[in-house]
Amino acid sequence: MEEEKSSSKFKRVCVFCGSNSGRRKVFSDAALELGNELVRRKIDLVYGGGSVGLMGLISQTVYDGGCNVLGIIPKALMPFEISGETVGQVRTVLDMHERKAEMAREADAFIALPGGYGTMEELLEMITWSHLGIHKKTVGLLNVDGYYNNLLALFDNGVEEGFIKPGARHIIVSASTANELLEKMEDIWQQYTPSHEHVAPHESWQMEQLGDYPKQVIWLFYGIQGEAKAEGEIVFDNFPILVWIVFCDHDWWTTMPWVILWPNLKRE
Ligand SMILES: CC(C)=CCNc1ncnc2c1ncn2[C@@H]1O[C@H](COP(=O)(O)O)[C@@H](O)[C@H]1O
Repeated sequence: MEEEKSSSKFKRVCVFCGSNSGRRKVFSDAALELGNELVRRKIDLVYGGGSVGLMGLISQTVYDGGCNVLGIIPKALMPFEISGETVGQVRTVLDMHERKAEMAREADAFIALPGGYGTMEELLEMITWSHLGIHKKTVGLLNVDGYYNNLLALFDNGVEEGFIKPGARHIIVSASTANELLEKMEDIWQQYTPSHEHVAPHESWQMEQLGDYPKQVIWLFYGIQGEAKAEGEIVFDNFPILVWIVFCDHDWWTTMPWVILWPNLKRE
């Protein structure tokens, strides 16, 4: 059976939000509203896993609405008492850094709902990565009842004081309702092109993540993996291992620790 296509430009959005629900009902309402808006637009969800706080509300709403939910959770937060039960697919990762990298890889765009340090850190990192050209994905802020007014004012002050380039201030798209935010994000989708005069471009960051594999092989790997992903078919998860074996066959025993390690490093 053919999968129902998303009616949005985004297939999968990563939502960062509080592991608490906040004191006021307006925050839980906003999480439900965003969840319903994603369902209405047939957008799948990537989030931090678990069922605590706003994270639980949005994941349950998207899941109940029939869209896919992918929770990416570090091993240390896996115990039920910490994060509760996760709906949909769960991917375990080694640590918080790997979780963020996975979330960034899996999603076409990011949205932050109200939250605490964790949410703010995730939001700021995605803004920074956009600024540096590590990704080119839209970053949205759901400014529920002015929760983020002070943070936005701080960014404006950063521009005024010469620490943030005026162009970079536009990385972040904000609105007070889910519908308005998604409309805005779709309108400006990929319109913001970070200026790269002084930083390594997107492609260089991808290279760096893959270490010292010869360039042609990395491009081949990305080509194959990209296509496989786009078509929703097999992802060639073990390709780096094959590459490694091919290039080390004169010294094959050095591959053995990797062959043993790789299944443990796999995230699904
Ligand atoms: C030990 C503890 C407080 C556990 C609460 N349980 C949690 N389970 C899963 N992810 C979480 C948890 N706490 C924080 N996070 C991460 O930090 C973000 C929310 O943090 P915060 O509540 O805004 O700051 C989430 O997007 C998630 O990535």
